[in-house]
Amino acid sequence: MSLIQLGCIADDFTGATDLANNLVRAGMRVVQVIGVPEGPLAAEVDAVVVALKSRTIAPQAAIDQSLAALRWLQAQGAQQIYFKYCSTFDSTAAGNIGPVTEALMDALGSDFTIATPAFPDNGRTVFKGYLFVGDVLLSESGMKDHPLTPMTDANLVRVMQAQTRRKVGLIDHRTVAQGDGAIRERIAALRADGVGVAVVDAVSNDDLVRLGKALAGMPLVTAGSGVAIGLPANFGLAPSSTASALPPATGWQAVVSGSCSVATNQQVKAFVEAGGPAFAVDPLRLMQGDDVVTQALAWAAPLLAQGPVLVYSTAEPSAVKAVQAQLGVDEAGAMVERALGAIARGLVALGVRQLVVAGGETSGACVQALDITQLQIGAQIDPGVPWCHALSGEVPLHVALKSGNFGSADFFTKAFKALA
Ligand SMILES: Nc1ncnc2c1ncn2[C@@H]1O[C@H](COP(=O)(O)OP(=O)(O)OP(=O)(O)O)[C@@H](O)[C@H]1O
Ligand SMILES: O=C(O)[C@@H](O)C(=O)CO
Repeated sequence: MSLIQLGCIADDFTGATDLANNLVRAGMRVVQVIGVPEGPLAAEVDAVVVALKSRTIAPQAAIDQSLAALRWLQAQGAQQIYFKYCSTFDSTAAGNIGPVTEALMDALGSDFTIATPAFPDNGRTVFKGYLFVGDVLLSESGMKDHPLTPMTDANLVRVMQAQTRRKVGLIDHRTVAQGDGAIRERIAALRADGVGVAVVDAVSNDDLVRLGKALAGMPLVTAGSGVAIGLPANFGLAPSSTASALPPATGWQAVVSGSCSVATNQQVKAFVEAGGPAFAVDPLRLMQGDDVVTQALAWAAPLLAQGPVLVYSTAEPSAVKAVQAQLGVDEAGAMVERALGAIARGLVALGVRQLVVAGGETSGACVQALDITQLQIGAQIDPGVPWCHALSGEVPLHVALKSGNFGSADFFTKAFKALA
């Protein structure tokens, strides 16, 4: 068994492929595993991303799963641990970013780590501790209406401080602009001041590369996927395209979308307006016990030979709120996820071999329903979204797990063109 350099724990499945994508592009050989594997890793790689579905579960469950992932990664020789959360810092009021960070620090015997969701390639920048999504503050972005993790405060020092007992500080843009030496000095000063977690400003990839250098040797890094662009160099690795080759794609094409984020709403709209065949899953019909899964599959079966089909529950915030008022937030989410997972499984049984899934929780449900345990990371379709190759049981499958707010408006057609 070869030893890995970087061991990563991602709190959702799309986030995991996003991170793996940035590591691959920066020169690391990466494998993404779904959940904590039972045995040692067979493949020879530089980094492993353990994909959990821990973003919105109870904090103690998220801690337990993350610690189990940590123990497994340590057993594979990981020299540095990377806790990946969302570039929009998605968390419930109770956590889980703070509690998991704290538990990982305790387990690693580490008294200091950083926190930054900055991902400039996707418009996520942190300035004076405030997170911007595109041109607006996080709290003014579509994230304020997220079905599970509405984000109403853009000040990450405040958000993080509310989730952890450790003192939270800031490494601001002036320090980051001065390079890794200045960042290290600031870290030393913050540590001396009793700060355990520092939010870090970053508004460009250059900032992230400077930050990456300063993080060499830090036992735990917590971040979105952006920081990953600067870490492989610390292990002597350089960007290469060879790490991303996948086997040729076969079979029919489909999209399953349970994301209600702004970008996904636009992508669904663009696909439908371009005449793409689309089936809407109505949560209220699911609640009434209608067999929507069978109906969706019966609808899709005769269409697959003609090109990609879309099955979606994606809806605007007002419609999502109306459903949640009737079902409760958790039950609405879980019920839709179960249905979309079963539809993904049914589509693969019908011969779909190229599957795009939109939404982190939705991807978790679909990947689990398809019994996928490991993903090989391929080329990027749009920033943060690569094609991946997996086995669903014995069936080889190309999957792209699209984070809710990632991808251009034509993503649902562009993705398949990229595989052709
Ligand atoms: N029409 C709907 N009404 C209520 N809830 C819905 C509806 N459609 C989907 N959901 C639920 O909303 C949640 C969407 O979360 P998901 O993580 O899949 O998407 P996202 O948040 O946009 O993606 P990401 O986490 O990658 O940013 C899921 O739990 C899903 O089941
Ligand atoms: O960081 C992001 O925005 C994504 O990888 C993600 O985690 C969405 O769920």
